Amino acid sequence: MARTKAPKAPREGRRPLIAGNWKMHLTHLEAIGLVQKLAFSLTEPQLEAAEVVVVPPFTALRSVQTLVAGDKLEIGYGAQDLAAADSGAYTGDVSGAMLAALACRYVLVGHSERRTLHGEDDAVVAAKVQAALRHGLVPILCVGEGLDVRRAGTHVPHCTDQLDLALAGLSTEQLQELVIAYEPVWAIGTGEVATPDDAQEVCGALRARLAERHGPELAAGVRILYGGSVKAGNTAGILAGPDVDGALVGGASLDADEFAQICRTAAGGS
Ligand SMILES: O=C[C@H](O)COP(=O)(O)O
Repeated sequence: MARTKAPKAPREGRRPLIAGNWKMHLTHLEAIGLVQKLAFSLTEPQLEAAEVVVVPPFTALRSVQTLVAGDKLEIGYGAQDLAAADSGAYTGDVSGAMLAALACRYVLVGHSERRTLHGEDDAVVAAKVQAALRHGLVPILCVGEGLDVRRAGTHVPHCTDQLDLALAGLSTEQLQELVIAYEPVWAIGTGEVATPDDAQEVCGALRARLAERHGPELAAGVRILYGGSVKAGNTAGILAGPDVDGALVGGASLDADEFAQICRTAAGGS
């Protein structure tokens, strides 16, 4: 792919989205510091051009909410997971209603670390997508292949199958705000980033599948992110793909300067 600069204008009206998944890092106090630094580093036009979202651990959500609301920050936030059930005897789980009460807009669903470390299969992921929608949360649905699947060359059907299974039974109406994250598992936390062509290949296939199932209008509006070792230095190349609308950033989102640079690049600056 020859283009290396991210486009200045959002493609087909899709505003780029950069989401920082902090995973199991940072106390609520450290979270406040990071969000403050981030807000200080980004200008208003940048925050308008690209949507910036942080995804802290549950324990920091209330602090982030208070800071964002109190200082009227143009930074969004979401949770890393939610329960499929709405309430009940589910020790350790957090419901969609609880996240909605914290004014979370987004929730990650089906992250590969949930799928592998917590045994979440496609049925659980589908139930969680439905739970998110029931509570007015926007699911960031994660799909992606492991190294074995990539080596076998079946990564595209693998990801489109994950998409189909996660969205089974949902109407086009329910999917208006859906966000998808393509995260090749072999690129997560490894420093091994997919090439821009790799990212575009799968993101394009996911959009084509959405168009097949839910029509071109819905497909054209859904934002599809790439995740896996995204850093300031590789963001422009990754975002050059016409179907790559942003990034789900893990490790690099813990460093305010690095994450701010990723956001600036997505906003079309340098
Ligand atoms: O949710 C984020 C992804 O798992 C990517 O993580 P990473 O940027 O540390 O590779």
